[in-house]
Amino acid sequence: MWMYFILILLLLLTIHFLLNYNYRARLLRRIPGPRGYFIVGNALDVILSPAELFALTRKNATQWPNLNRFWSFGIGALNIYGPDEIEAIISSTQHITKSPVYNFLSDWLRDGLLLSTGTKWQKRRKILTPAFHFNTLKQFCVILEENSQRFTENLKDTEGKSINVVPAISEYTLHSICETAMRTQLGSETSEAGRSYKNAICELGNQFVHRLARIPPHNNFIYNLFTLGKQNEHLNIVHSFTKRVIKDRRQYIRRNGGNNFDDEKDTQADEHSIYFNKKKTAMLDLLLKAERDGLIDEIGVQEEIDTFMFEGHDTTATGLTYCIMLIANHKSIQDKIIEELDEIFGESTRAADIEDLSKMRYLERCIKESLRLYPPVPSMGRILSEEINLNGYTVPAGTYCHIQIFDLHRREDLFKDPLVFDPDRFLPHNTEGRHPYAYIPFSAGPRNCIGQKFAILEMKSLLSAVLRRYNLYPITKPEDLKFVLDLVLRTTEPVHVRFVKRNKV
Ligand code: HEM
Repeated sequence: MWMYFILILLLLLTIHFLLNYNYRARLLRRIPGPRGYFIVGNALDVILSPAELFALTRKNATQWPNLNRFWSFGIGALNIYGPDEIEAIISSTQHITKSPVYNFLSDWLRDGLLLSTGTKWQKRRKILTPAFHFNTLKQFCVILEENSQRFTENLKDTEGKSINVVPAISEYTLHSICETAMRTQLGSETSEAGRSYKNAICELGNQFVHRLARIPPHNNFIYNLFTLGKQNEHLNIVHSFTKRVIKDRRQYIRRNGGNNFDDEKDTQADEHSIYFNKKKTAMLDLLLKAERDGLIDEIGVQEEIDTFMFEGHDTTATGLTYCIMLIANHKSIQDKIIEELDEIFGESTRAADIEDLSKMRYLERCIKESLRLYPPVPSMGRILSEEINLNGYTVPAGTYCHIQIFDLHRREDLFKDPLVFDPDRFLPHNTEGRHPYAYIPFSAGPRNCIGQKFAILEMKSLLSAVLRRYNLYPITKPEDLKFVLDLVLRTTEPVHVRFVKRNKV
């Protein structure tokens, strides 16, 4: 009996020693962080609800300066919120591989721009960069304005009442990215496929959140068993839709002589096709041209369209939600935005064009300040490809580095009175001397957000369309918000605002 006990004890001690005293573990344990336990290290610390996990990450960021460490079963992870430490990682072309947290998305987005790495990522980035050049954005602006006008039309039905802005805004951004990336209208009377696609995207998003917060369904195979293949069902809908859109477009180009990527004759496209073109399509055509030139294959085209549909809608919807909530809660700031809009448009009700949007300097500062306080992507992850030195500590290769944008943006030493919503922080003279990595809502360095100009344009388009017609009144207050751990910054409760028609319109 005693013999067994001693043997088991020896076995446990050996496991503990092997897991927690190897070269990597010794290096990582020098970095400050929560105390680890016998064998399991910090594993028990994270068995929490998504809201508790979010709160714990914030608490740890106030306890240890610049970075803290998590260690468990051979996995080393750092939470990093010091601007120098962040710069060392994201400005480098070495550490461009994403952390394994992103693997939940791999069945859907595969090797699209967000998840790919190495030369594949470099090639794709080169192909897609022109999709966000000024002339392309100018075309997108027309589509965004049409959608923004539709959004304000729909507000009529709920005028004066408290509404949860999250679903309405998500619908707006999903339609906008779909119409700009694929020139495909979702949910129109003729497009049953479009409606199913939209629902499947929402379901995949929900499932992602579900998996992120729970340990057992992390493995794709096990998760599918648990959910009786529900995820695969949604993936099939999404992939068949994007496949069909691409096929239709390819056929259209072939019918028109094989070289009509940017041809304005698109107006004659078959209206019964799910690829319903009125104007040229920059992003998809760009990819098909690259395919013709042998730079990307058929699967690659689809991976990118799937990636842009995902990255391009939830992020901007989140940014818009908090910005609307903040503007509703700050009457004097709202009045200043309206003054700027009145100066640009006077009594006119015409749609804004790209020049109008570029004149909205104060609105842009409000958006930037809102993205500081509520960064839609609150954290992002890399895996170190080689050993580096951070804050005087040697960090071994293979460590997951989670850049905590949320904590960085709320550092008192970088932003005085960090919880105050003050758009003037972004006046040129107030940004002088600020650390270049103090403000990174769109990340920075080689893997920064490719869609950031599009995002700002979209946010300006919707906010200006709304504020030209409505005054916003607060229901949800900043202090009511309780966040959860997720890919984008979500709250436990809906975000409510009241829209009341302005007298002049
Ligand atoms: C307010 C809105 C947005 C915010 C805050 C945002 C933020 C970010 C951040 C922080 C990253 C880096 C992620 C990481 O390294 O893991 C990123 C990457 C990316 N974003 Fe955005 N994004 C926004 C809108 C958009 C839009 C509208 C698009 C597409 C039209 C887009 C497409 C992408 C893509 C494809 C990447 C991956 C880039 C690469 O790795 O080369 N994003 N975004």
